[in-house]
Amino acid sequence: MPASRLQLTGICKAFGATQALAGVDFSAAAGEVHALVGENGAGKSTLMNVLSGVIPPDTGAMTLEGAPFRPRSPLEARRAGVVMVNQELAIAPHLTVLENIVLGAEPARILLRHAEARQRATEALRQLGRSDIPLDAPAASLGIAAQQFVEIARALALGCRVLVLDEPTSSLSQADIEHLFRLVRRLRDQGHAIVYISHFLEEVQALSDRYTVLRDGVSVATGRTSETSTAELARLMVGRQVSELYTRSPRQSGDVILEVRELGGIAKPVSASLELRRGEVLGIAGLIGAGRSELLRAIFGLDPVVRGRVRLGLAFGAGSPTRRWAEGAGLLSEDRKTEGLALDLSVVDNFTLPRLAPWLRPAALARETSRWIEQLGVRCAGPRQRVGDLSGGNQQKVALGRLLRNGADVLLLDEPTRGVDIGAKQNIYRLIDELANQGKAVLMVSSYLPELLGTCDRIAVMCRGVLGPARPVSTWTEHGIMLAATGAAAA
Ligand SMILES: Nc1ncnc2c1ncn2[C@@H]1O[C@H](COP(=O)(O)OP(=O)(O)OP(=O)(O)O)[C@@H](O)[C@H]1O
Repeated sequence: MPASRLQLTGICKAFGATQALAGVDFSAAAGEVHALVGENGAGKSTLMNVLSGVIPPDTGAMTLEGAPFRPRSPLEARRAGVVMVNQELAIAPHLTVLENIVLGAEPARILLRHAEARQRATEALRQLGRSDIPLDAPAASLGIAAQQFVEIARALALGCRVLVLDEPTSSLSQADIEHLFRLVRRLRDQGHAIVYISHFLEEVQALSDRYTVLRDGVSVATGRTSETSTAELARLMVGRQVSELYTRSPRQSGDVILEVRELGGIAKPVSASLELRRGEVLGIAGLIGAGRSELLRAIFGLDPVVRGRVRLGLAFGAGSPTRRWAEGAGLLSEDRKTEGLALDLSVVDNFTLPRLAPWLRPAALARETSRWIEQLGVRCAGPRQRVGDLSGGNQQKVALGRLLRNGADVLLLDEPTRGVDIGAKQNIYRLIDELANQGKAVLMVSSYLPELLGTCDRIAVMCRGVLGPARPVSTWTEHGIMLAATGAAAA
């Protein structure tokens, strides 16, 4: 084992009464990809925030290449060579690629005037194997994957020695994921220490050399990935054996409750037709940008419908979200931060506000919310905790719980398990199955094919805004879905 480039020992951090980190030991060596895994709320983001200077630890020690490392700000951490690339990218959209790459280099404004800036940026992109990204293009004109590369290029231009990637694949297409993996391996081979956070244990297996598992703010296990199975990793994270992940009971579907005919939006969808029956889970697969979210949004009345028609229950015609709620439909948005949740309000308020029953006392609402918290495994201090203070995955569980609590008959779920840990995924799949068995209908968009194949009764694939026919799940394979999604095969 090479000597540690980065060493964290006994790190503790509390937020009020919440002990987010209760003694974490972690190390990353030069030339390795070290995966950090754990359930939602286990403390991964908090640990990385400590490492990257966003928050100070309460106790514990950090060293970088043997020297004490105590960054007081992200800038200080970056200058020392520790750079974090988050899910929400920190790209300045109005600046050019070049400006973004040298941003933060000291002194940036002077550097920008020099040919040296171009040289540094060109070299960083070359190191990534992405010399095709034009230096003078505005960052906003690039796709998500290219923006992510620009952010990594910035890290390299800054002389990064430890690169932290937090759930980097959550918004990437399969092709971009493969490209990113190649890049991460390349950086590893160049001697960088890479910390890789992911809920996708398959990714952890494919990419990492070592792993550390956090549970309840404590590092409970570390080891070589090649010597540890995915099932064992899941057991270490959750603290129990995670048996069958997916649930799909045999069931009979009932009447058509949602009918969509040749639906078209402003840009997407181009054309989508489907029938969704009671007691059925219908999955929509497709590449990122294919128009899947836009389809759900158009059905729910969040985006304008330009062509075609929607029938929900007995009601025809375009609807506003308020009307759709009244008709018994609910949408779990892909973007829970801007559309899903009121981050400043408590868990109980988020659960109960959309359909407040004035006759219920606050104590009764809190009790009901506590039951949901338990059922979905939301890790929080209690119903009164502010939702904005929950970890990302736990926020997702609250958004889903709110939809379920409000008794929707037709559930439109956009990436329902994004950012959710494996134990909670299992609970969500069981809930979806129960809902279908109760006669509810679920239309589910997901980029995670095993989940679609494991939970849906039928799957339809969207390609460039056009939805293909829904076919029984038994007739699909991952490969077949990918072919249909890329337009390489007629669905
Ligand atoms: N600013 C904050 N105020 C209060 N509590 C917080 C704050 N930030 C994090 N926490 C709490 O600390 C704990 C650890 O959260 P953290 O975000 O580190 O988890 P995580 O492992 O990154 O989870 P996820 O997989 O969902 O992203 C959680 O219980 C969370 O509610």
